[in-house]
Amino acid sequence: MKIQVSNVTKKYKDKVALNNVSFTIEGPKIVGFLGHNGAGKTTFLNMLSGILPTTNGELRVNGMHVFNTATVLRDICFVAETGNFQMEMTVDQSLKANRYFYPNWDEELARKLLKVFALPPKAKVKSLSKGMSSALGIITGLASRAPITIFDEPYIGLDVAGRSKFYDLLIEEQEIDPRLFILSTHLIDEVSNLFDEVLILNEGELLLQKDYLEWDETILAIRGSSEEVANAAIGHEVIYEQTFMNEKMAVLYLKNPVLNEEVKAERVSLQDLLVYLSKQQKEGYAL
Ligand SMILES: Nc1ncnc2c1ncn2[C@@H]1O[C@H](COP(=O)(O)OP(=O)(O)OP(=O)(O)O)[C@@H](O)[C@H]1O
Repeated sequence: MKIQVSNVTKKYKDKVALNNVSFTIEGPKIVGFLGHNGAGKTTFLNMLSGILPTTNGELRVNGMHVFNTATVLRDICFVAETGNFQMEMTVDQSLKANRYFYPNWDEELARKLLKVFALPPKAKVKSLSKGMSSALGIITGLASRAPITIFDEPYIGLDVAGRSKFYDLLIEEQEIDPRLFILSTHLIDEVSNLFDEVLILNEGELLLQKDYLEWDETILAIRGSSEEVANAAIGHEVIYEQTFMNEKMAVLYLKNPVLNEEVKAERVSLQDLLVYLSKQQKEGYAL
């Protein structure tokens, strides 16, 4: 599956939620779609799942426009943060209805997952707790077997054990039936080792798209005097930099494994990088 986003802008009246964003994602893989509150994640995911049109630009899946294209939309399952279920249905009815939407719907898997998450099949969707509702979303997404499966904050209300089940199931599913999973979440450090690729949005703009598998080897924070840091950074991409008292810190994307100067170097978590990048954008730097 290939998602091509070309110069996409989305406005809600005067509010620009996404500003001229372009990128390509090709799966199967697990993609972390990250950013602070209001970054534009849900807006983009709504456009990707055909719920909202773009204001400008093009959004294509396997070369076809997404909005109003039924053949494309059958390949995309979007599990929304708010839970896009029919509230009057029972859990059982809600799951069964999916077989009409998703050609690869796996009823057997849905039944198995109902037991894993201990969801009562006869309960009305509107009576579910937040955690149970999240579990229903997770079951729907996994059993859809849709080639593009999107989870927007899938585990609000789920406890640690429930979230851990979800991560295990995601890995298991990716082995059995590889697809393009897109995961938008604020619980970054907990889930980051599942990602193959990471995209970071901030205030409607794409700040970073990187292969996460090589993160530990390629993203590094270095510290030292301005001169030492500037020397060490030669030949690499400087993602972020700040000076505090006499010490300079720079986050580098290494273009090769060699630093030009002996400096203190440490690993940068995805969570920390997200904070650095959005701070930098506010201060008006460009990557
Ligand atoms: N229906 C709407 N009408 C007007 N503005 C909106 C609407 N939906 C979203 N916005 C605005 O667009 C921007 C992006 O919102 P969006 O919900 O896409 O962000 P998000 O990254 O998903 O945030 P969060 O992590 O808080 O869910 C925000 O400034 C938000 O206030």
